[in-house]
Amino acid sequence: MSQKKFSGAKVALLGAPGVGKTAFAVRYITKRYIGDYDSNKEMLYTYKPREELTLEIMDTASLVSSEETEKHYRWGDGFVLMYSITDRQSFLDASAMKDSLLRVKGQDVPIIVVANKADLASVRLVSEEEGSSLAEQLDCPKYEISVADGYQAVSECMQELLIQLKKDFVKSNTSAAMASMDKSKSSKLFNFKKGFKKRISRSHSDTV
Ligand SMILES: Nc1nc2c(ncn2[C@@H]2O[C@H](COP(=O)(O)OP(=O)(O)OP(=O)(O)O)[C@@H](O)[C@H]2O)c(=O)[nH]1
Repeated sequence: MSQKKFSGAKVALLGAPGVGKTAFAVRYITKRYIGDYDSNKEMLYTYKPREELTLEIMDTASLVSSEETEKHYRWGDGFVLMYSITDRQSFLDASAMKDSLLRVKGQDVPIIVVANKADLASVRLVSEEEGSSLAEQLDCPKYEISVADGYQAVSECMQELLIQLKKDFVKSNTSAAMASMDKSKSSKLFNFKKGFKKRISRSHSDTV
């Protein structure tokens, strides 16, 4: 059975306004941190972390209808669910998104939870435990990071998501290949049975 290669995926960054989605995307792609961006604009980036892999990364606009949010869920293969540790509402929004995302994509969706702005821990409004409990409900890893502080943590988050995306790709590819093998086996069996029946009826008519 020949396996297709994992060569690309669509990643959507989800979260309330101001949690750092744009900063995260720009940090990952350029390694740089730029403090201020046009807020609440949807942006689609294409990025090749290595030669044979192309990622489409959607920095979703935060203030959109639930239909629009569902479109992002359907579009994405994998997700970064972000909140800011200094913004309680952003954590509540992430928890609500978790529920609707699971409804649309199912429990096995490739996802990581990212608690951003760890450099502002002195004004923290969301505890580490609350973040871990959200990740447990999604059965996924949680990272508490500061996009402002450096590239390394952002890169580790994305590496973990890529591992999940690859596993998911291999799993769905394998089941598709198995299904087509089953189909071809059963059609061969069907043809064999048909041929067999013909031969029997021919030899039967030869004897009468
Ligand atoms: N202190 C601190 N500020 C951050 C960090 N990450 C992002 N910010 C700041 O938070 C603000 C919002 O960041 P954005 O990246 O625009 O957030 P967003 O989620 O894209 O927001 P919307 O576009 O409104 O959806 C900006 O002023 C960033 O500079 C961080 O790790 N620490």
